[in-house]
Parts: sequence; structure tokens; C-alpha cells
Amino acid sequence: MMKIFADENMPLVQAFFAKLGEVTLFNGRTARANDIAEADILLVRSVTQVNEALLAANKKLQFVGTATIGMDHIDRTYLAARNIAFSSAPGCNAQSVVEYVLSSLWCLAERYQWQLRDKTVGIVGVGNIGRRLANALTALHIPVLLCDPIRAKHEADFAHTDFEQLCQQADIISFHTPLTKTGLEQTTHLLNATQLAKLKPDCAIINASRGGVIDNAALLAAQQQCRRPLVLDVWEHEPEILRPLIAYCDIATAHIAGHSIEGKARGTAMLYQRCCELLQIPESAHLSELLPVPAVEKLQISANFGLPDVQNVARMLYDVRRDDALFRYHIEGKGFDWLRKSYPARREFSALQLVGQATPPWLSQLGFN
Ligand SMILES: NC(=O)c1ccc[n+]([C@@H]2O[C@H](COP(=O)([O-])OP(=O)(O)OC[C@H]3O[C@@H](n4cnc5c(N)ncnc54)[C@H](O)[C@@H]3O)[C@@H](O)[C@H]2O)c1
Ligand SMILES: O=C(O)[C@H](O)[C@H](O)COP(=O)(O)O
Repeated sequence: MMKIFADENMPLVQAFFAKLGEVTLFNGRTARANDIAEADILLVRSVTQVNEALLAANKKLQFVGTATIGMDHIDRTYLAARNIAFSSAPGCNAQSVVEYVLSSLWCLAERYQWQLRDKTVGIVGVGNIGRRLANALTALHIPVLLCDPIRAKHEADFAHTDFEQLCQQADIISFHTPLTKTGLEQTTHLLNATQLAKLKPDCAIINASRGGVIDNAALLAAQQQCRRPLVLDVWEHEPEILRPLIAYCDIATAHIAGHSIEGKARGTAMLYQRCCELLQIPESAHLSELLPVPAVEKLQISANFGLPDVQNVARMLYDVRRDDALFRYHIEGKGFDWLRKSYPARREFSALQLVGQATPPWLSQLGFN
């Protein structure tokens, strides 16, 4: 019987994978080589470093899957050298991150009495998340600048603004790149002391990508000099984060931007689909049948429903201030990983069906059903 080892924080893993073999759960943060030595299939999340040190004792591993978008914790060169198949879950929680950023923007707008239509949002990294975010902001009539040098190289019609320029022009910058450590476009400390000095004095910074994309020590020094609106979901050296930075954040959370029920479950489902493909077994479990029924399924909207009403409906589903409050209250006592493990349920916009005579087309641009 196939032995499947999975991170204990992977929802629906039994429902999907018990059909393929025997499922053993492990703590992703503390797992060592001996804990997973018997695995044929290894399923991880972002907290497990998958490298030679972890896999040396395992001689039978066939497949590694990460139920995440980010892959900076996986040594893919080592997996390829050992001929171990690999898959991530591209886009699985992209909408969840977009909803986190939208909620953060609405929260900042309320706190500082901004009109978001008068603010230009610079999106750095325009892949699955950045692209969806740009669409959502456009639906809300919020101007955007896009920075993605890799897309710019391959797509003649991509409206690219280079990072230097974006730093000088944007009123809000939101980071959505992977964390990369090599190559011309590497992103480690993309926002560093030099770039921070070029930002507008009141430019808001949002990071829901990877902590290392911003030099956290330089960010703290900059905040101490000139405090800017700041939203941090991801931190350098998680879970040992730079605590003094918390006091300089408007919103601080424990790497949960992608943790909607749909986002996490989609990650598990995508790995299951990939395993079925590899093993040439027909799929017998389906995400749509396994997701819990949302507490509120339908909302009737009238012909008067307009853009200003979206924020109220969105807040009913998710308000980032809940997660900020949890973070500030529990970070000292319970800690970073506890906050992630005990994350309260949160549904994506798509879980709520908006019903009306005429539902405006921009609702789907925002992710509503
Ligand atoms: N906070 C969370 O919970 C959470 C959830 C999901 C993903 N993430 C992070 O967000 C990242 C982005 O996710 P995605 O689904 O959009 O990934 P993606 O791969 O679809 O898109 C990333 C984009 O970044 C671009 N890019 C790479 N280097 C760049 C650079 N130097 N400057 C500007 N752009 C650059 C790429 O060309 C690509 O288009 C993931 O890699 C992951 O690390 C975080
Ligand atoms: O890269 C991703 O998909 C996200 O960062 C993901 O939500 C991380 O969460 P984790 O897997 O660590 O629970």
C-alpha cells in the first residue's frame, strides 16, 4: 500500500488521499529526515524545507507536492537529480490574497480618510495574484502601475513600469513576486534601504508575498525615521520575526493572506489531481462536493447596488482587522505558528451568491459569484 505523508495543516487531505494509500500526518515545521523516511508521496506546505537533508534517509520517494503557490522552500534541482516528480499548486489561493489586499486597502482608506480612486497602486509581480488584483482594482476605478520585468520581456503589449520608477510614482505598493535568490530579476531584498529612500514619504507598503522580498531591518529603520502606512502578512525569518516592526504596522498578520477555506482546500485538491495523473488512477474525490456549505449562501441585491456597496458585502465575508487583532493579542503568548494553525474560518467572495435582476459585470472581476 502506498504510504502518503502529509503536513497536518492540510485540509481535506484524508478525504482526498485516503483513497490512494495510507495517510500519515506530520508537523511540517519540525519534520526531520527520519519522520518521513517511509513516504512514497510527500505533501508539504510552505514551512517545510524540502532538500537533501530532509530526503536523504528516504530511498523510495516518488512524488513531492506542495499545497502552496510559493516554492522557495523546495530544492527542485535536488528533486530532479533524484528523479522525484514534483508539483506545486499554482494559483490555488490567489483570490484569497487578493481579498486580503482589498480588505487592507479599505481599512487604510478608512483610517487615513483616503479616496482610493485618487491613489495609484503599484503592483510588483503580475502573475496569478498580481493580475487578479489589477483586475479587481480596475473594477473599483483605482489606477494601477504594473511592474513585472519577466513578463515585459516576453509580452510586447505588457504595460511595464520599472521598479525604480514605480517606487517614485506609486502611492501604495503591493508586492506579489516569488522569493528568488539568484538571477537577474532576483527578489531578495527587492525593497531595501536604497529603494525605501526613493518612495514618497506617505507611500503605503503592502507585503503578502514572502518576507525576504523586503529587507525587514531596513524597513524598521525607515519606519522609525518616517512612518508610512504598512501592511505585513509575511516577515523575514518566520516564525522568528523582527518583533519591533509590529508597532510600525497598520495591519500585521501571521502569513495567512492565502488561508481562506477555498484557498487551502484547492491546494490539496490540485495535488490530488496531480497524483491521480501520475498514478493513472481516475479521480474519485471532488472539491465542490467536499467544501463546507457557507453560513450565508445567497444575498439579494437590488438595482441600486453599486461600487460603494461592495465594501460592505466584502466586509461581511472578510475583514482583515479580525486577523490583525488576533495577531497583536496572541503573538507574544501563543506565537506565530499557533496563529496560523488555529486560523478561524474565512470564505472567499465566491462562496456568496449575489442574486438580482441585473448583477453588474464588475462583480465577477472582484471574484463574486
Ligand atoms: N501571503 C500568502 O499567504 C501568500 C499566498 C500565496 C502566494 N504567496 C506568495 O506570492 C507569490 C506570488 O504568487 P503568484 O501566484 O502571483 O505567483 P506567479 O508565479 O503566478 O507570479 C509571480 C510573478 O512575479 C513576477 N516576478 C518575478 N520576479 C520579479 C521581479 N524581480 N520584479 C517583478 N516581478 C517579478 C513573475 O514574472 C510572475 O509574473 C508566491 O510566489 C508566494 O511566494 C503568498
Ligand atoms: O505560497 C503560498 O501559497 C502561501 O504562502 C501559503 O498560503 C502559505 O501558507 P502555508 O502553506 O505555510 O500554510
